[in-house]
Amino acid sequence: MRIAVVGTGYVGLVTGACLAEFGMFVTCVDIDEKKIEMLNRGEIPIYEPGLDVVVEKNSKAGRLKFTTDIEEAVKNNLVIFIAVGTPPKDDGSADLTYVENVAKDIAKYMNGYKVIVNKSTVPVGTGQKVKKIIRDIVGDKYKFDVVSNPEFLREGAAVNDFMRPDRIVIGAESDEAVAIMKDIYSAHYLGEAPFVVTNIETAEMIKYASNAFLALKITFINEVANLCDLVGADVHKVAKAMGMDGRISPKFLHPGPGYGGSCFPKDTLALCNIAKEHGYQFKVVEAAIEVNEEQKLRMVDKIMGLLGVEKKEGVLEGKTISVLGLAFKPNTDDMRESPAIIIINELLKYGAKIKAFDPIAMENAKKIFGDKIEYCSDEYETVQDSDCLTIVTEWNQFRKLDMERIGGLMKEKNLADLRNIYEPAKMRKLGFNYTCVGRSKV
Ligand SMILES: NC(=O)C1=CN([C@@H]2O[C@H](COP(=O)(O)OP(=O)(O)OC[C@H]3O[C@@H](n4cnc5c(N)ncnc54)[C@H](O)[C@@H]3O)[C@@H](O)[C@H]2O)C=CC1
Ligand SMILES: O=C(O)[C@H]1O[C@H](OP(=O)(O)OP(=O)(O)OC[C@H]2O[C@@H](n3ccc(=O)[nH]c3=O)[C@H](O)[C@@H]2O)[C@H](O)[C@@H](O)[C@@H]1O
Repeated sequence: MRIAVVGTGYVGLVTGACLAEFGMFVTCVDIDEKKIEMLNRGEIPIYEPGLDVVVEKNSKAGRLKFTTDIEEAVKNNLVIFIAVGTPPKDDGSADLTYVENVAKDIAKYMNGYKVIVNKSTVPVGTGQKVKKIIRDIVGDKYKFDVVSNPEFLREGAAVNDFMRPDRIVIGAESDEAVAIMKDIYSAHYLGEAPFVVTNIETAEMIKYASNAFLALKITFINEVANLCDLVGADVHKVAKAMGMDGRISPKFLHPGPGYGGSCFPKDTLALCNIAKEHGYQFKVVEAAIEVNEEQKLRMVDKIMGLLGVEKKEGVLEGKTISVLGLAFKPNTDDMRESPAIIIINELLKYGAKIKAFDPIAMENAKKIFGDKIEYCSDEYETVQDSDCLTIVTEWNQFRKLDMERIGGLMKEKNLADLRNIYEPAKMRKLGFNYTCVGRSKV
Protein backbone atom coordinates (compact mmCIF):
# COMPACT_ATOMS: atom_id res chain seq x y z
CA MET A 1 0.00 0.00 0.00
CA ARG A 2 1.29 3.49 -0.85
CA ILE A 3 0.66 6.17 1.73
CA ALA A 4 1.38 9.88 2.05
CA VAL A 5 1.46 11.57 5.44
CA VAL A 6 1.05 15.34 5.20
CA GLY A 7 2.55 17.15 8.20
CA THR A 8 5.77 15.65 9.52
CA GLY A 9 5.54 16.90 13.11
CA TYR A 10 5.25 14.66 16.13
CA VAL A 11 2.26 12.64 14.99
CA GLY A 12 3.08 12.70 11.28
CA LEU A 13 6.62 11.43 11.75
CA VAL A 14 5.63 8.66 14.16
CA THR A 15 2.70 7.66 11.92
CA GLY A 16 4.86 7.63 8.80
CA ALA A 17 7.73 5.72 10.39
CA CYS A 18 5.47 3.12 12.03
CA LEU A 19 3.37 2.54 8.91
CA ALA A 20 6.64 2.00 6.99
CA GLU A 21 7.65 -0.46 9.70
CA PHE A 22 4.41 -2.35 8.96
CA GLY A 23 5.55 -2.72 5.35
CA MET A 24 3.81 0.25 3.71
CA PHE A 25 5.56 2.62 1.31
CA VAL A 26 5.29 5.99 2.98
CA THR A 27 6.06 9.52 1.83
CA CYS A 28 6.11 12.13 4.59
CA VAL A 29 5.44 15.67 3.42
CA ASP A 30 6.02 18.97 5.19
CA ILE A 31 6.11 22.62 4.17
CA ASP A 32 9.02 23.16 6.55
CA GLU A 33 12.03 22.74 4.25
CA LYS A 34 14.55 22.70 7.12
CA LYS A 35 12.71 19.81 8.78
CA ILE A 36 12.65 17.78 5.56
CA GLU A 37 16.34 18.51 4.90
CA MET A 38 17.19 17.32 8.41
CA LEU A 39 15.20 14.12 7.96
CA ASN A 40 16.85 13.50 4.60
CA ARG A 41 20.24 13.85 6.33
CA GLY A 42 19.09 11.17 8.79
CA GLU A 43 18.52 13.62 11.67
CA ILE A 44 15.34 13.46 13.79
CA PRO A 45 13.87 16.91 14.58
CA ILE A 46 12.21 15.79 17.83
CA TYR A 47 13.37 13.79 20.85
CA GLU A 48 11.31 10.62 20.99
CA PRO A 49 12.82 7.39 22.35
CA GLY A 50 13.11 4.65 19.71
CA LEU A 51 11.92 6.78 16.80
CA ASP A 52 15.42 7.19 15.33
CA VAL A 53 15.82 3.44 14.93
CA VAL A 54 12.49 3.02 13.11
CA VAL A 55 13.15 6.03 10.85
CA GLU A 56 16.68 4.91 9.98
CA LYS A 57 15.72 1.29 9.31
CA ASN A 58 12.79 2.15 7.05
CA SER A 59 14.56 5.00 5.23
CA LYS A 60 17.40 2.60 4.37
CA ALA A 61 14.90 -0.02 3.23
CA GLY A 62 13.41 2.56 0.85
CA ARG A 63 9.99 2.40 2.49
CA LEU A 64 10.14 5.87 4.10
CA LYS A 65 10.75 9.09 2.17
CA PHE A 66 10.64 12.78 3.09
CA THR A 67 9.70 15.58 0.72
CA THR A 68 8.19 19.05 0.45
CA ASP A 69 6.55 18.09 -2.85
CA ILE A 70 2.86 17.66 -2.02
CA GLU A 71 1.89 17.36 -5.69
CA GLU A 72 3.97 14.19 -6.18
CA ALA A 73 2.81 12.83 -2.83
CA VAL A 74 -0.87 13.24 -3.68
CA LYS A 75 -0.52 11.90 -7.21
CA ASN A 76 1.51 8.82 -6.26
CA ASN A 77 -0.41 7.62 -3.23
CA LEU A 78 -3.80 6.05 -2.63
CA VAL A 79 -4.14 6.98 1.04
CA ILE A 80 -3.29 10.45 2.31
CA PHE A 81 -3.07 11.04 6.07
CA ILE A 82 -3.48 14.61 7.30
CA ALA A 83 -1.35 15.12 10.44
CA VAL A 84 -0.88 18.89 10.64
CA GLY A 85 -1.30 20.99 13.79
CA THR A 86 -4.66 22.24 15.08
CA PRO A 87 -3.51 24.88 17.59
CA PRO A 88 -5.93 26.87 19.72
CA LYS A 89 -7.17 30.26 18.53
CA ASP A 90 -7.59 33.12 21.03
CA ASP A 91 -11.15 32.00 21.84
CA GLY A 92 -10.01 28.41 22.53
CA SER A 93 -11.46 26.94 19.34
CA ALA A 94 -9.21 24.82 17.13
CA ASP A 95 -7.50 26.63 14.27
CA LEU A 96 -8.29 24.57 11.18
CA THR A 97 -6.28 26.66 8.71
CA TYR A 98 -3.56 24.02 8.30
CA VAL A 99 -6.06 21.19 7.79
CA GLU A 100 -8.02 23.26 5.27
CA ASN A 101 -4.86 24.18 3.37
CA VAL A 102 -3.91 20.52 3.05
CA ALA A 103 -7.45 19.67 1.88
CA LYS A 104 -7.12 22.31 -0.85
CA ASP A 105 -3.72 20.93 -1.90
CA ILE A 106 -5.09 17.39 -2.06
CA ALA A 107 -8.01 18.54 -4.21
CA LYS A 108 -5.68 20.47 -6.51
CA TYR A 109 -3.49 17.46 -7.29
CA MET A 110 -6.03 14.63 -7.11
CA ASN A 111 -5.70 12.24 -10.07
CA GLY A 112 -7.98 9.33 -9.10
CA TYR A 113 -9.71 7.68 -6.12
CA LYS A 114 -8.11 8.70 -2.81
CA VAL A 115 -8.76 7.96 0.83
CA ILE A 116 -8.12 11.12 2.86
CA VAL A 117 -7.52 10.18 6.48
CA ASN A 118 -7.65 12.83 9.16
CA LYS A 119 -5.25 12.03 12.01
CA SER A 120 -5.13 15.54 13.44
CA THR A 121 -7.40 16.20 16.43
CA VAL A 122 -10.25 18.20 14.94
CA PRO A 123 -13.68 19.48 16.03
CA VAL A 124 -16.71 17.40 15.17
CA GLY A 125 -17.78 18.39 11.69
CA THR A 126 -14.28 18.87 10.28
CA GLY A 127 -14.41 15.65 8.22
CA GLN A 128 -17.49 16.98 6.45
CA LYS A 129 -15.77 20.35 6.00
CA VAL A 130 -12.75 18.66 4.38
CA LYS A 131 -15.11 16.70 2.13
CA LYS A 132 -16.83 19.90 1.02
CA ILE A 133 -13.56 21.73 0.36
CA ILE A 134 -12.38 18.89 -1.88
CA ARG A 135 -15.76 18.39 -3.58
CA ASP A 136 -16.04 22.11 -4.35
CA ILE A 137 -12.70 21.94 -6.17
CA VAL A 138 -12.80 18.55 -7.94
CA GLY A 139 -16.56 18.39 -8.56
CA ASP A 140 -17.60 14.92 -9.75
CA LYS A 141 -14.33 14.28 -11.58
CA TYR A 142 -12.90 11.90 -8.96
CA LYS A 143 -14.33 9.65 -6.29
CA PHE A 144 -12.80 10.03 -2.83
CA ASP A 145 -13.48 9.12 0.80
CA VAL A 146 -12.78 11.12 3.95
CA VAL A 147 -11.96 9.09 7.06
CA SER A 148 -11.42 10.11 10.68
CA ASN A 149 -8.70 8.03 12.35
CA PRO A 150 -7.73 9.86 15.57
CA GLU A 151 -4.40 9.18 17.20
CA PHE A 152 -3.99 8.31 20.89
CA LEU A 153 -0.18 8.14 21.24
CA ARG A 154 1.61 9.84 24.13
CA GLU A 155 4.84 11.76 23.67
CA GLY A 156 7.78 9.93 25.17
CA ALA A 157 6.09 6.57 24.47
CA ALA A 158 4.88 7.36 20.96
CA VAL A 159 6.38 4.47 18.98
CA ASN A 160 5.12 1.80 21.35
CA ASP A 161 1.71 3.49 21.67
CA PHE A 162 1.35 3.60 17.88
CA MET A 163 2.47 0.00 17.44
CA ARG A 164 0.31 -1.38 20.27
CA PRO A 165 -2.80 0.78 20.54
CA ASP A 166 -5.73 -0.04 22.84
CA ARG A 167 -8.08 0.52 19.90
CA ILE A 168 -8.09 1.77 16.33
CA VAL A 169 -10.94 4.17 15.62
CA ILE A 170 -12.14 4.42 12.04
CA GLY A 171 -14.87 6.92 11.20
CA ALA A 172 -15.90 6.45 7.59
CA GLU A 173 -18.80 6.58 5.16
CA SER A 174 -17.97 3.78 2.71
CA ASP A 175 -17.17 0.09 3.01
CA GLU A 176 -14.27 0.57 0.59
CA ALA A 177 -12.61 3.14 2.86
CA VAL A 178 -13.11 0.95 5.96
CA ALA A 179 -11.60 -2.03 4.13
CA ILE A 180 -8.54 0.00 3.10
CA MET A 181 -8.04 1.30 6.65
CA LYS A 182 -8.36 -2.19 8.11
CA ASP A 183 -5.86 -3.41 5.55
CA ILE A 184 -3.33 -0.79 6.65
CA TYR A 185 -3.54 -1.66 10.32
CA SER A 186 -4.09 -5.41 9.98
CA ALA A 187 -0.78 -5.67 8.17
CA HIS A 188 0.89 -5.40 11.53
CA TYR A 189 -1.60 -5.82 14.34
CA LEU A 190 -2.98 -9.09 12.92
CA GLY A 191 -6.30 -8.23 14.46
CA GLU A 192 -4.87 -7.78 17.97
CA ALA A 193 -6.10 -4.23 18.51
CA PRO A 194 -9.87 -3.91 18.29
CA PHE A 195 -11.33 -1.70 15.58
CA VAL A 196 -14.10 0.72 16.42
CA VAL A 197 -15.82 1.46 13.14
CA THR A 198 -18.26 4.33 13.23
CA ASN A 199 -19.32 7.48 11.42
CA ILE A 200 -16.92 10.41 11.03
CA GLU A 201 -18.59 12.59 13.68
CA THR A 202 -18.42 9.87 16.34
CA ALA A 203 -14.74 9.21 15.63
CA GLU A 204 -13.98 12.91 15.97
CA MET A 205 -15.88 13.05 19.27
CA ILE A 206 -14.11 9.94 20.66
CA LYS A 207 -10.76 11.74 20.51
CA TYR A 208 -11.91 14.85 22.40
CA ALA A 209 -13.92 12.84 24.92
CA SER A 210 -10.89 10.63 25.64
CA ASN A 211 -8.46 13.51 26.14
CA ALA A 212 -10.93 15.53 28.22
CA PHE A 213 -11.68 12.52 30.42
CA LEU A 214 -7.96 11.95 31.09
CA ALA A 215 -7.53 15.65 31.87
CA LEU A 216 -10.48 15.39 34.30
CA LYS A 217 -8.97 12.35 35.97
CA ILE A 218 -5.66 14.13 36.57
CA THR A 219 -7.46 17.22 37.80
CA PHE A 220 -9.58 15.14 40.15
CA ILE A 221 -6.56 13.53 41.78
CA ASN A 222 -4.84 16.93 41.98
CA GLU A 223 -7.80 18.25 43.95
CA VAL A 224 -7.80 15.14 46.16
CA ALA A 225 -4.07 15.77 46.73
CA ASN A 226 -4.69 19.41 47.65
CA LEU A 227 -7.21 18.26 50.22
CA CYS A 228 -4.85 15.52 51.48
CA ASP A 229 -2.31 18.27 52.20
CA LEU A 230 -4.87 20.07 54.33
CA VAL A 231 -6.14 17.07 56.27
CA GLY A 232 -2.89 15.10 56.67
CA ALA A 233 -3.80 12.20 54.34
CA ASP A 234 -1.45 10.45 51.90
CA VAL A 235 -2.57 10.83 48.28
CA HIS A 236 -0.38 7.92 47.13
CA LYS A 237 -2.29 5.50 49.33
CA VAL A 238 -5.60 7.11 48.35
CA ALA A 239 -4.81 6.80 44.62
CA LYS A 240 -3.51 3.25 45.02
CA ALA A 241 -6.61 2.07 46.83
CA MET A 242 -8.90 3.92 44.42
CA GLY A 243 -7.08 2.36 41.46
CA MET A 244 -7.62 -1.15 42.79
CA ASP A 245 -11.24 -0.72 41.82
CA GLY A 246 -11.29 -1.94 38.21
CA ARG A 247 -13.90 0.70 37.39
CA ILE A 248 -11.43 3.45 38.32
CA SER A 249 -7.99 1.99 37.27
CA PRO A 250 -4.69 3.26 38.72
CA LYS A 251 -3.57 5.02 35.53
CA PHE A 252 -3.54 8.81 35.29
CA LEU A 253 -3.98 9.20 39.03
CA HIS A 254 -0.59 10.79 39.68
CA PRO A 255 -0.93 14.21 41.27
CA GLY A 256 1.43 17.01 40.31
CA PRO A 257 1.75 20.61 39.17
CA GLY A 258 -1.12 20.33 36.65
CA TYR A 259 -1.30 18.76 33.23
CA GLY A 260 0.53 20.39 30.32
CA GLY A 261 1.62 19.45 26.83
CA SER A 262 0.46 20.20 23.33
CA CYS A 263 -2.86 18.41 23.65
CA PHE A 264 -4.79 18.31 26.97
CA PRO A 265 -4.81 22.10 27.42
CA LYS A 266 -5.84 22.81 23.83
CA ASP A 267 -8.26 19.90 23.45
CA THR A 268 -10.17 20.64 26.67
CA LEU A 269 -10.58 24.24 25.50
CA ALA A 270 -11.66 23.09 22.05
CA LEU A 271 -14.24 20.67 23.49
CA CYS A 272 -15.79 23.45 25.59
CA ASN A 273 -15.86 25.57 22.47
CA ILE A 274 -17.55 22.87 20.38
CA ALA A 275 -20.16 22.57 23.15
CA LYS A 276 -20.68 26.34 23.25
CA GLU A 277 -21.19 26.47 19.49
CA HIS A 278 -23.99 23.95 19.93
CA GLY A 279 -25.60 25.87 22.79
CA TYR A 280 -24.26 23.58 25.53
CA GLN A 281 -22.04 24.42 28.48
CA PHE A 282 -19.58 21.59 29.27
CA LYS A 283 -19.29 22.60 32.92
CA VAL A 284 -17.14 19.77 34.24
CA VAL A 285 -14.42 20.31 31.62
CA GLU A 286 -14.56 24.08 32.12
CA ALA A 287 -13.99 23.48 35.83
CA ALA A 288 -11.02 21.19 35.10
CA ILE A 289 -9.42 23.89 32.94
CA GLU A 290 -9.80 26.44 35.74
CA VAL A 291 -8.52 24.09 38.45
CA ASN A 292 -5.54 23.13 36.28
CA GLU A 293 -4.53 26.78 35.87
CA GLU A 294 -4.82 27.27 39.63
CA GLN A 295 -2.80 24.12 40.30
CA LYS A 296 0.29 25.57 38.59
CA LEU A 297 0.05 28.76 40.68
CA ARG A 298 -0.58 26.70 43.83
CA MET A 299 2.92 25.27 43.30
CA VAL A 300 4.34 28.77 43.65
CA ASP A 301 2.41 29.19 46.91
CA LYS A 302 4.01 25.97 48.15
CA ILE A 303 7.50 27.29 47.36
CA MET A 304 6.72 30.59 49.11
CA GLY A 305 5.43 28.58 52.07
CA LEU A 306 8.71 26.64 52.28
CA LEU A 307 10.66 29.89 52.19
CA GLY A 308 8.36 31.35 54.85
CA VAL A 309 7.42 34.41 52.80
CA GLU A 310 4.10 36.03 51.85
CA LYS A 311 3.19 36.59 48.18
CA LYS A 312 4.02 40.25 47.58
CA GLU A 313 6.09 42.30 45.16
CA GLY A 314 9.84 41.68 45.32
CA VAL A 315 9.47 39.07 48.06
CA LEU A 316 11.86 36.64 46.34
CA GLU A 317 14.60 39.17 45.63
CA GLY A 318 17.93 37.74 46.77
CA LYS A 319 16.55 34.17 46.67
CA THR A 320 17.87 31.55 44.26
CA ILE A 321 15.47 28.79 43.23
CA SER A 322 16.74 25.72 41.39
CA VAL A 323 14.38 23.98 38.99
CA LEU A 324 14.93 20.38 37.89
CA GLY A 325 12.84 19.41 34.87
CA LEU A 326 11.44 21.81 32.28
CA ALA A 327 9.67 19.60 29.72
CA PHE A 328 5.93 19.03 30.29
CA LYS A 329 6.69 15.37 31.08
CA PRO A 330 9.74 13.06 31.04
CA ASN A 331 11.19 11.51 27.88
CA THR A 332 10.37 14.45 25.67
CA ASP A 333 11.99 17.77 24.78
CA ASP A 334 8.53 19.29 24.33
CA MET A 335 7.97 22.45 26.37
CA ARG A 336 4.50 23.24 25.00
CA GLU A 337 2.24 24.31 27.91
CA SER A 338 4.72 22.90 30.40
CA PRO A 339 3.78 23.78 34.01
CA ALA A 340 7.45 24.84 34.37
CA ILE A 341 6.73 27.90 32.20
CA ILE A 342 4.04 29.31 34.51
CA ILE A 343 5.92 28.37 37.69
CA ILE A 344 9.24 29.90 36.59
CA ASN A 345 7.65 33.07 35.18
CA GLU A 346 5.72 33.55 38.41
CA LEU A 347 8.86 33.08 40.54
CA LEU A 348 10.73 35.55 38.31
CA LYS A 349 7.87 38.03 38.76
CA TYR A 350 8.44 37.98 42.51
CA GLY A 351 12.16 38.63 42.03
CA ALA A 352 13.72 35.14 42.32
CA LYS A 353 16.89 34.14 40.53
CA ILE A 354 16.26 30.84 38.67
CA LYS A 355 18.84 28.15 37.92
CA ALA A 356 17.47 25.30 35.80
CA PHE A 357 18.35 21.95 34.27
CA ASP A 358 16.52 19.47 32.06
CA PRO A 359 18.21 16.42 30.51
CA ILE A 360 16.77 17.06 27.03
CA ALA A 361 14.59 20.20 26.85
CA MET A 362 17.29 22.87 27.43
CA GLU A 363 17.36 24.14 23.83
CA ASN A 364 13.58 24.52 23.73
CA ALA A 365 13.65 26.15 27.17
CA LYS A 366 16.15 28.76 25.92
CA LYS A 367 13.65 29.76 23.22
CA ILE A 368 11.09 30.45 25.97
CA PHE A 369 13.09 31.97 28.83
CA GLY A 370 16.03 33.49 26.91
CA ASP A 371 18.51 35.02 29.34
CA LYS A 372 15.94 35.46 32.13
CA ILE A 373 17.19 32.27 33.82
CA GLU A 374 20.54 30.53 34.31
CA TYR A 375 20.99 27.19 32.49
CA CYS A 376 23.05 24.54 34.27
CA SER A 377 24.72 21.41 32.99
CA ASP A 378 23.65 18.96 35.69
CA GLU A 379 21.60 18.55 38.86
CA TYR A 380 24.42 19.33 41.28
CA GLU A 381 25.48 22.54 39.55
CA THR A 382 21.81 23.57 39.53
CA VAL A 383 21.36 23.34 43.30
CA GLN A 384 24.66 25.05 44.21
CA ASP A 385 23.97 27.94 46.66
CA SER A 386 20.24 27.74 46.15
CA ASP A 387 17.52 28.56 48.68
CA CYS A 388 15.04 26.02 47.31
CA LEU A 389 15.11 23.02 44.99
CA THR A 390 11.93 22.53 42.93
CA ILE A 391 11.41 19.30 41.02
CA VAL A 392 8.94 20.00 38.21
CA THR A 393 9.40 17.01 35.84
CA GLU A 394 9.91 13.45 37.05
CA TRP A 395 12.83 12.40 34.84
CA ASN A 396 14.12 9.03 36.06
CA GLN A 397 17.59 10.44 36.71
CA PHE A 398 16.10 12.85 39.28
CA ARG A 399 14.79 9.91 41.32
CA LYS A 400 18.30 8.72 42.13
CA LEU A 401 20.03 11.89 43.27
CA ASP A 402 22.53 11.86 46.12
CA MET A 403 20.27 13.94 48.38
CA GLU A 404 22.90 14.29 51.09
CA ARG A 405 25.24 15.87 48.57
CA ILE A 406 22.39 18.02 47.22
CA GLY A 407 21.59 19.26 50.74
CA GLY A 408 25.27 20.05 51.32
CA LEU A 409 25.47 22.18 48.18
CA MET A 410 22.37 24.25 48.91
CA LYS A 411 22.29 27.48 50.88
CA GLU A 412 18.98 26.49 52.51
CA LYS A 413 17.65 22.92 52.50
CA ASN A 414 14.17 23.60 51.06
CA LEU A 415 12.73 20.95 48.74
CA ALA A 416 9.52 21.34 46.71
CA ASP A 417 8.99 17.90 45.19
CA LEU A 418 6.13 18.68 42.80
CA ARG A 419 6.05 15.12 41.38
CA ASN A 420 6.24 13.25 44.71
CA ILE A 421 9.35 11.31 43.73
CA TYR A 422 10.90 11.30 47.22
CA GLU A 423 9.68 9.89 50.52
CA PRO A 424 8.65 12.77 52.81
CA ALA A 425 9.90 11.11 56.03
CA LYS A 426 13.29 10.27 54.48
CA MET A 427 13.76 13.82 53.21
CA ARG A 428 12.88 15.31 56.60
CA LYS A 429 15.34 12.94 58.24
CA LEU A 430 18.02 14.30 55.89
CA GLY A 431 17.19 17.76 57.19
CA PHE A 432 15.10 19.05 54.30
CA ASN A 433 12.21 21.40 54.81
CA TYR A 434 10.01 19.38 52.46
CA THR A 435 6.77 19.84 50.56
CA CYS A 436 5.08 17.88 47.78
CA VAL A 437 1.58 17.41 46.32
CA GLY A 438 -0.77 15.51 48.61
CA ARG A 439 1.77 14.01 51.03
CA SER A 440 3.08 17.14 52.67
CA LYS A 441 1.94 16.18 56.16
CA VAL A 442 2.75 12.46 55.90
N1 LIG B 1 1.73 15.59 19.79
C1 LIG B 1 1.01 14.56 20.20
O1 LIG B 1 1.42 13.81 21.07
C2 LIG B 1 -0.33 14.24 19.58
C3 LIG B 1 -0.94 15.12 18.68
N2 LIG B 1 -2.17 14.83 18.15
C4 LIG B 1 -2.78 15.75 17.18
O2 LIG B 1 -2.08 15.61 15.93
C5 LIG B 1 -2.02 16.86 15.25
C6 LIG B 1 -0.57 17.20 14.93
O3 LIG B 1 0.11 17.42 16.15
P1 LIG B 1 1.70 17.50 16.23
O4 LIG B 1 2.28 16.39 15.42
O5 LIG B 1 2.04 17.62 17.66
O6 LIG B 1 1.95 18.89 15.47
P2 LIG B 1 3.33 19.56 15.08
O7 LIG B 1 3.13 21.02 15.24
O8 LIG B 1 4.46 18.88 15.75
O9 LIG B 1 3.48 19.23 13.52
C7 LIG B 1 2.66 19.73 12.50
C8 LIG B 1 3.48 19.75 11.20
O10 LIG B 1 2.62 20.07 10.11
C9 LIG B 1 3.37 20.85 9.18
N3 LIG B 1 2.46 21.54 8.27
C10 LIG B 1 1.65 22.61 8.53
N4 LIG B 1 0.96 22.93 7.41
C11 LIG B 1 1.32 22.06 6.44
C12 LIG B 1 0.95 21.87 5.08
N5 LIG B 1 0.06 22.66 4.49
N6 LIG B 1 1.54 20.88 4.39
C13 LIG B 1 2.46 20.08 4.97
N7 LIG B 1 2.84 20.19 6.24
C14 LIG B 1 2.28 21.17 6.98
C15 LIG B 1 4.19 21.76 10.08
O11 LIG B 1 5.27 22.32 9.39
C16 LIG B 1 4.60 20.79 11.19
O12 LIG B 1 5.83 20.15 10.89
C17 LIG B 1 -2.72 17.87 16.18
O13 LIG B 1 -4.07 17.98 15.78
C18 LIG B 1 -2.64 17.22 17.54
O14 LIG B 1 -3.71 17.60 18.38
C19 LIG B 1 -2.82 13.66 18.42
C20 LIG B 1 -2.25 12.74 19.27
C21 LIG B 1 -0.97 12.96 19.91
O1 LIG C 1 -3.84 13.92 22.05
C1 LIG C 1 -2.69 13.89 22.42
O2 LIG C 1 -1.81 14.60 22.00
C2 LIG C 1 -2.25 12.94 23.47
O3 LIG C 1 -2.38 13.60 24.75
C3 LIG C 1 -1.93 12.84 25.86
O4 LIG C 1 -0.56 12.49 25.70
P1 LIG C 1 0.66 13.48 26.10
O5 LIG C 1 0.15 14.88 26.17
O6 LIG C 1 1.77 13.17 25.19
O7 LIG C 1 1.14 13.05 27.55
P2 LIG C 1 0.45 12.44 28.86
O8 LIG C 1 1.28 11.32 29.32
O9 LIG C 1 -0.99 12.19 28.68
O10 LIG C 1 0.65 13.65 29.89
C4 LIG C 1 -0.04 14.88 29.73
C5 LIG C 1 0.16 15.74 30.96
O11 LIG C 1 -0.54 15.19 32.07
C6 LIG C 1 0.35 15.06 33.19
N1 LIG C 1 -0.07 13.86 33.98
C7 LIG C 1 -0.30 12.67 33.37
C8 LIG C 1 -0.71 11.58 34.10
C9 LIG C 1 -0.90 11.70 35.48
O12 LIG C 1 -1.29 10.75 36.19
N2 LIG C 1 -0.66 12.91 36.05
C10 LIG C 1 -0.25 14.00 35.35
O13 LIG C 1 -0.04 15.09 35.92
C11 LIG C 1 1.73 14.92 32.59
O14 LIG C 1 2.72 15.28 33.52
C12 LIG C 1 1.62 15.87 31.41
O15 LIG C 1 1.86 17.20 31.81
C13 LIG C 1 -2.75 11.52 25.91
O16 LIG C 1 -2.27 10.71 26.98
C14 LIG C 1 -2.62 10.76 24.60
O17 LIG C 1 -3.46 9.60 24.64
C15 LIG C 1 -3.08 11.67 23.45
O18 LIG C 1 -2.92 11.02 22.20
